[in-house]
Amino acid sequence: MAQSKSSATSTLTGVGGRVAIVDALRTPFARIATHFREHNVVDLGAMAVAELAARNNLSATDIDQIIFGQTIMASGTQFIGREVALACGMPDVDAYSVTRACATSFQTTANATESILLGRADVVVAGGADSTSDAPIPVSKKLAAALRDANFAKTMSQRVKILSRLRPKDLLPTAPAITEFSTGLLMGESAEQMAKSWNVSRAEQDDIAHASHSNAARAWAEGRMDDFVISAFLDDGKGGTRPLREDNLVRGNSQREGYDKLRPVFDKKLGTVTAANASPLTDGGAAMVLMSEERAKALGHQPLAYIRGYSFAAKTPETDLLMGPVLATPAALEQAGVTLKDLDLVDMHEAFAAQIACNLRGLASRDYIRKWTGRDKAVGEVDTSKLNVNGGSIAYGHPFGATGARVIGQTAHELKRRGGGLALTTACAAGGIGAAMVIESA
Ligand SMILES: CC(=O)SCCNC(=O)CCNC(=O)[C@H](O)C(C)(C)COP(=O)(O)OP(=O)(O)OC[C@H]1O[C@@H](n2cnc3c(N)ncnc32)[C@H](O)[C@@H]1OP(=O)(O)O
Repeated sequence: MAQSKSSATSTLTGVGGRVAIVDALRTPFARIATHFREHNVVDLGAMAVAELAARNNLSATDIDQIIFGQTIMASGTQFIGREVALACGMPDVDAYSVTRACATSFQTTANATESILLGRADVVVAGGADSTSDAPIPVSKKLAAALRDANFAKTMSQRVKILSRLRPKDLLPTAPAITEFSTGLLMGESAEQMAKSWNVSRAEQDDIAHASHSNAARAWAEGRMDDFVISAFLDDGKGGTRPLREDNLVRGNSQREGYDKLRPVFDKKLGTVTAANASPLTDGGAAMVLMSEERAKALGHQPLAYIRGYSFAAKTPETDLLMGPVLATPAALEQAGVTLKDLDLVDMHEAFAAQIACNLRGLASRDYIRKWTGRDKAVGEVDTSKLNVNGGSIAYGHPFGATGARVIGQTAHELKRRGGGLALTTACAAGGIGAAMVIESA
């Protein structure tokens, strides 16, 4: 493959040159309550960061900062950036946490990029993790209020009086749900609304999901995940550990007929979103090490890719919640000085197959781009042979905080494997947010 088709060189340069993605990796991704059921989010992040440091001969003194994110705030692990640094034995490394829903590790990567461009850091670890298995199980509002009041009660009789007001039904836990706070809608309900508004059929969604699994299975079979997915070490129950090497959500034997049999989940009567064409609940972590071009050269690293432009954008969440990639992409392409035609790869986070179909329609729609970005030109029709070539979140899963680093890192490895090229990576997120980042091969 030829080098990046655009003749323009990156405008995204700072005091140390461009920003290099020197390495990227992730843990295997596991379905909720399976391999990582005993691990919390810090474990998952630390697995990725510790291996990243070891693989790149980075000691704590080499790393200026760790920027990490999570979206599920499990008890006691809210400060994941710092907790990961400590868990990796790097108490002297400055660290902080960022959250931006499903675009969280797009943001940690952007923050790392900005620190490097400004010359405030030369080596930054960015990434994210989430454990859906360790999500807090909410209790009823009545139980929460009673426990709070009982905790602050002065006497035992006051405590007993408060707790005696509870009824058996108040004691039942509430199932955790992925709900948009401002609208009260489940993400899957928003995907249903989008499928209906943009006329996305069930068959189109199932084709996208089947392609995701087929591409992911092929990527694994061809060794394309070998440098990206690390082994995780799990308790073997005998006082030792056993290695976990592979994801457990990718369906190597994905059969298109199998998709037709599933019933819709979020609109049981008229819906089209099923367990097969939605991203599943997942545990995992991902991390990248970014360096200034000068520092990467000085340390003798051959980067995977360079960051060429990025953007974040937002829209009202009431309808079309997951259209963020359409809003963020134009500015990212502009900053990178390229157009859709220049791209060799497009990697778009698959929250739902319906969202992918709607995002592709939006990118091709001049009216939609004009309405939401004020620009007068559509981004264009994405060539689907360049889209998610190694599979996406429907197949791999979607540990929310890790997904951005998974998408960017997977694409950076693919550019390196191809020996050249230019790629758009993008994700939708809760709140009507979108992230887009253009990377070029090193
Ligand atoms: C910005 C954003 O990213 S927003 C997105 C945020 N994420 C979400 O909202 C998560 C959405 N996903 C979910 O909530 C869950 O995955 C659900 C509710 C859709 C499905 O959950 P579950 O019912 O637990 O899924 P599960 O994996 O058990 O699959 C259900 C069935 O479908 C089958 N199935 C799943 N995928 C496939 C497939 N590709 N082909 C054939 N069958 C399949 C399973 O085998 C299972 O069959 P069984 O009941 O006979 O065992």
